[in-house]
Amino acid sequence: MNIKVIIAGPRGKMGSEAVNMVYHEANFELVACIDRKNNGKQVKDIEGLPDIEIPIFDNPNECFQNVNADVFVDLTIPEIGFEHTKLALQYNIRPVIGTTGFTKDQITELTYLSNDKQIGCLIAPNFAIGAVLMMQFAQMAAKFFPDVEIIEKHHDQKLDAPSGTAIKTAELIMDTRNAKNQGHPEEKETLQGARGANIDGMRIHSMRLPGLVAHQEVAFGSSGQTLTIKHDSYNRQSFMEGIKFAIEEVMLLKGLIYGLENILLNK
Ligand SMILES: NC(=O)C1=CN([C@@H]2O[C@H](COP(=O)(O)OP(=O)(O)OC[C@H]3O[C@@H](n4cnc5c(N)ncnc54)[C@H](OP(=O)(O)O)[C@@H]3O)[C@@H](O)[C@H]2O)C=CC1
Ligand SMILES: O=C(O)C1=N[C@H](C(=O)O)C[C@H](O)C1
Repeated sequence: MNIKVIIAGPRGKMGSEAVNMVYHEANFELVACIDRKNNGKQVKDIEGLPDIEIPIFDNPNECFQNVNADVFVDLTIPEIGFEHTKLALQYNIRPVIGTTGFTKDQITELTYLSNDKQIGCLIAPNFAIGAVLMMQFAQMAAKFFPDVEIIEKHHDQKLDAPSGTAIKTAELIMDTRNAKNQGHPEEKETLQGARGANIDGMRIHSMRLPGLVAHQEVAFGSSGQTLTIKHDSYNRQSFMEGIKFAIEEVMLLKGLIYGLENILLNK
């Protein structure tokens, strides 16, 4: 049986890649898109998307009400993605969320909604399998190297900083090591922000440059040695295998999962 999928953000860098992936996957069926600019048009009317007669809605409520779907994929912005996710759950459509920038409170609210309804929901700050492994390796390393700095580098069109991946990496490390104020106890920033963002004593540095896609280094230091764990996404194809996996797996879930590692590593 085909998994019927709705995608929000089909003109975006990630959304357009996801539309093409879902269209070409034998077990998936693209049934609608949500796009604020092309209400009433079809997917084939958007440049770069497959030549298919699939409806586009600007109103998510109308879309979820009129289209029979199993899974909803969001690749937009956090403010909109959060509302979409809540609505999809209300319609018993399983969300797969790639959009980053949700707050802790928003994830808690969605967890409650999804668990209460026993509907699968998957929020993944990074769908690239290599990035998931990089985060796991960083978590392992933090047990032995509690001094750590995260350096994330992205294209200059990215809206959120730090990246969802950097925050998730820090959260995984926080599960392993005790809070630790790093650097000299009396260090002072003579230029505000020089030491990056502080999360539990860890530092996150965000770089934005044209030419980059999505890259992260997690650097550890201890006496006489450093260890660097690094992942690079050179294109958005790198995320598609993870989205495909997430669409299949969310069908089997009965609540919310935050992070692909929670299902990927048990396979
Ligand atoms: N989990 C993962 O593995 C990955 C996650 N991401 C995340 O996915 C999201 C999308 O990234 P990316 O594709 O690069 O971004 P883009 O800016 O290329 O695409 C965003 C899409 O969202 C739409 N959008 C923006 N604002 C609104 C709004 N107010 N209402 C409705 N639609 C809106 C845009 O439409 P419009 O042109 O009209 O503004 C566009 O189609 C980001 O949060 C990013 O961090 C990215 C890569 C990997
Ligand atoms: O906006 C992006 O491009 C990316 N966003 C995600 C994040 O915030 O971590 C995943 C990946 O880094 C690409």
